[in-house]
Amino acid sequence: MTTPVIQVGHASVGYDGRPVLRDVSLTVTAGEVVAVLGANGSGKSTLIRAVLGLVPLGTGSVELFGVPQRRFRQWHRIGYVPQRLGAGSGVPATVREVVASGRLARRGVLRPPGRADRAAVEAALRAVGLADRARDPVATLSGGQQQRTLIARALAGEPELLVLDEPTAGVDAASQEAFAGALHDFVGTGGTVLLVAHELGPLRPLISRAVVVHQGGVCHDGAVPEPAGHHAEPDHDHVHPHGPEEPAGLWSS
Ligand SMILES: Nc1ncnc2c1ncn2[C@@H]1O[C@H](COP(=O)(O)OP(=O)(O)OP(=O)(O)O)[C@@H](O)[C@H]1O
Repeated sequence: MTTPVIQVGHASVGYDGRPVLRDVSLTVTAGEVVAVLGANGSGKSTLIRAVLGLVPLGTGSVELFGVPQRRFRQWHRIGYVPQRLGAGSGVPATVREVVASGRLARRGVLRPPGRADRAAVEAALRAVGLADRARDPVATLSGGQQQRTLIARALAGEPELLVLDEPTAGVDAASQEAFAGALHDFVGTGGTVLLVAHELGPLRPLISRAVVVHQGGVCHDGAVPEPAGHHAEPDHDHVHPHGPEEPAGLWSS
């Protein structure tokens, strides 16, 4: 069996002594696109922050590419787009500069960018449909385009694993489609994705597995549940392929 890209074992995480995640286990293997779903405040962001070591584990373990997280050093293998980071707010940088900063972990700060760095930046800009905006200050872009800039920044590092926290939240339809296309290409080259989402929208066909977090635990790990509202549709036939635990409606805000 190949080594999992992410392996979380019986993890518990809390803030200021208040438990948020309890006994969470999760395995993500190479090439999977796993969506973490759940209601507001259920602990989705906390789960991916724990995977990345941004919040400490209370108990349990996390391994990345088969290496215990505390000994993991190859962070260039992972691209991370945090939730609602305003890429442009007050930052005079151009789109290309922000995307190019995604190469730093790979090339090191002291070495000037080479041909491979420039090619990776241009490829990432094209992947998210922003090649024609490369010279523009990020602050002049729409929220969706700013979010795409951050995704391009993560792609520019040529990661093997992309971790995205609500990449399409509040993002216009064109940007959602552009992002879905970029993700499709990334997965086509063997990439692995862990993303938090409320609404899957155009991402839905790309998702290979859904993990639903409810009250700090994983209550579903398998097929993507139908969106809330589906049950109300007149042609809904009440066949539940995911079994009685189907968490309908839990992941809709
Ligand atoms: N840095 C923090 N310090 C203290 N409490 C926090 C912190 N971050 C999150 N929390 C709390 O932990 C709980 C889970 O938050 P988390 O952001 O993981 O949920 P989420 O499922 O991602 O929610 P949302 O969909 O609203 O982003 C919430 O009650 C939140 O208020």
